[in-house]
Amino acid sequence: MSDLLRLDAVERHFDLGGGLAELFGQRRILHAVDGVSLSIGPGETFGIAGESGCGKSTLARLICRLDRPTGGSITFDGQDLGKLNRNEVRALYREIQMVFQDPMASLNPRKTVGRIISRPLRRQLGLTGTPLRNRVLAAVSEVDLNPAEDYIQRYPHELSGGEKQRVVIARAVALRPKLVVADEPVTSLDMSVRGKVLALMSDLQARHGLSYLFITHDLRVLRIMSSRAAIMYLGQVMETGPTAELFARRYHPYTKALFSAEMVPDPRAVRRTRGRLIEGEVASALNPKDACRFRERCPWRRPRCDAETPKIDAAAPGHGVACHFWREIAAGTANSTIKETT
Ligand SMILES: Nc1ncnc2c1ncn2[C@@H]1O[C@H](COP(=O)(O)OP(=O)(O)OP(=O)(O)O)[C@@H](O)[C@H]1O
Repeated sequence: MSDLLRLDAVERHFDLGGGLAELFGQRRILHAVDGVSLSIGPGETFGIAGESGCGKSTLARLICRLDRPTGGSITFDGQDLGKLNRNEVRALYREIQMVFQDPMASLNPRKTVGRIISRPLRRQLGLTGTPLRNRVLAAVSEVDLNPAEDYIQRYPHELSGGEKQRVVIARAVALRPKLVVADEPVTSLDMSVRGKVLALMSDLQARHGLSYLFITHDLRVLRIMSSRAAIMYLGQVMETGPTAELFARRYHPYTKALFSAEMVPDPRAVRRTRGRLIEGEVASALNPKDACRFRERCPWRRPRCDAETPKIDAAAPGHGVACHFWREIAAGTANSTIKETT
């Protein structure tokens, strides 16, 4: 299967200036995304999970060309996104669409649902008149907002949270894109409607052969929605592979810690629990040294972890684990007493 989307060693470093450190000739560079490689095939859902601040949204913005990487390359359907001109970027939005966490922030409060959904169809496909109206009605009906004639006349404030997110999804899917980047698409919704919106997204995928890049901090959602996934920590992929295998094996110590905090119904409780389960302070992605990002919280820390960043090729198929100790285990050279704790 050829890749629809491919990221090779993608970086997004933010230059935060020097502050006081500039007096000593230092600048503060935040490595929000650092050497991320991954690939997504047609019709596939690839999940990305990790704690707040690990770089998930920055990665989403890079893929949607809302921001530019400071290193590496992103290829979509054979095109290098870094080399597109303005017209090509515009055309790209026929193929890549986004669904963000907060539907209210994505919808213009002064426009009706009909106008919101018709805009990209007009601008991108040049539809007008009856064909446009029919396409808008079909898009609204497809996300189960019926009767569609009624919904197209409503304003966002007249809709529930779940209905608003359905409108966002209808607008994204109406163009029949190849890839939808969904950044925490159900996080802001009531528990009672989350499952229905996720089911809708799965239906739309089956119907139209969409690929999803699905970003979530909720591991239950990750498990339901994605066939392959990557676990990120401080801008880097720690572990990647088929989602079922990630859940079953949890090789990386960070994956183990993160997953052991799962299945807590209240997401705020997940955060609290996680805070206790993963010992130590979250390190910083500010001017990081060449070393494992997780080392300060890792029960397996060894000298090599302080001297070299463990790397994986997350774009390669199969299971990848960015951990020096894991490599030793796989090679059969790990200290046996520590091995028993894995
Ligand atoms: N424009 C920016 N300028 C400076 N730093 C930024 C910028 N955008 C993001 N960052 C930083 O990059 C890091 C990653 O942020 P990002 O929003 O991608 O994380 P996230 O995993 O999506 O977190 P959350 O789940 O809370 O949204 C954070 O430390 C954030 O403060």
